[in-house]
Amino acid sequence: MAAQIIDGKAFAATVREKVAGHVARLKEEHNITPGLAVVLVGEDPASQVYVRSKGKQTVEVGMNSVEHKLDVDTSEADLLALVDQLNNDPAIHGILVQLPLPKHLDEDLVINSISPAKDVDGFHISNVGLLSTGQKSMVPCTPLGCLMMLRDHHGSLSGMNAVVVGRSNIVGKPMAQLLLGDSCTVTIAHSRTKDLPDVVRRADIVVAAVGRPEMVPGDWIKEGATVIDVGINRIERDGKNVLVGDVDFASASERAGAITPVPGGVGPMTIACLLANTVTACCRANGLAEPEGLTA
Ligand SMILES: Nc1nc2c(c(=O)[nH]1)N[C@@H](CN(C=O)c1ccc(C(=O)N[C@@H](CCC(=O)O)C(=O)O)cc1)CN2
Repeated sequence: MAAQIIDGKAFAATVREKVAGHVARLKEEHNITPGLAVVLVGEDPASQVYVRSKGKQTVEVGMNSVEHKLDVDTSEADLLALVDQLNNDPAIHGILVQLPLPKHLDEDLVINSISPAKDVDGFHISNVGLLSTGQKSMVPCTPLGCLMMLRDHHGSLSGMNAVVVGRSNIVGKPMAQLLLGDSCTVTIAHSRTKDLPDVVRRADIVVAAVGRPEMVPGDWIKEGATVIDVGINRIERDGKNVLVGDVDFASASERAGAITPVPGGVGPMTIACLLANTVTACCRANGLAEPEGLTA
């Protein structure tokens, strides 16, 4: 039977609606407007699109958006000085530096210069440590979006076998921590994993985040499994540029119970969760109760 499609675009709209409700209440009851600062270095075309979307959606939910667009040859010292200025700006509750950065900039150094309380990407080493020890943290947006969709689809994830294919710091590792936090039995697989097809075939939940177009074919998927495809790969097919995931959607959707499409699956949830994290950061900064249903 064909898999149920998990519609990330529609789900993201419901998350944005909840965020807008919380933002309105913060304004009415506390006279506070959450502020998000996004920093873009260089002119990578995909990053420019994502940053534009982030700014637009931030304003649409009623928050303040500040964009800093810096030259591709901006020095590390100048970037760190901007982050420091934003760290000390009380009107800014969330700071995000769009990745990837140009090669001459040290990504780890820059990310770790963001105040952990304003690190709405959840990439700062303090937030990584807090998440991995099950403490309250800022949670990376893409894995948070995947978790929200999985919880919505299954209710409880307790006891399920989850395989995360990919071990990146921004998706694979935090995704595994979140699934563990929801009492899944978690395997992190990668390009060197032995018998990868068999490992994936044991999974009730497959999260594919390897960055290789259509690497996971349908015959790796257990009948009825839930497949979350994090990949966003631009390829040429039949003379056209198309966007595909890390999973071969056509064959996988014949075996999966449910599957996210690309585009329209995980991608839109990434920005929706960024907005959610900004409201969460703002509430925490002001000692207010955290918005329900928007955190892990
Ligand atoms: N600082 C960060 N940098 C990057 C992150 C991040 O979370 N923080 N993630 C990605 C890029 N990204 C957001 O920044 C992002 C990627 C994709 C989408 C999205 O909605 N994709 C659409 C397709 C859009 C298209 O046509 O290109 C979809 O999947 O439907 C949103 C955000 C790397 N950098």
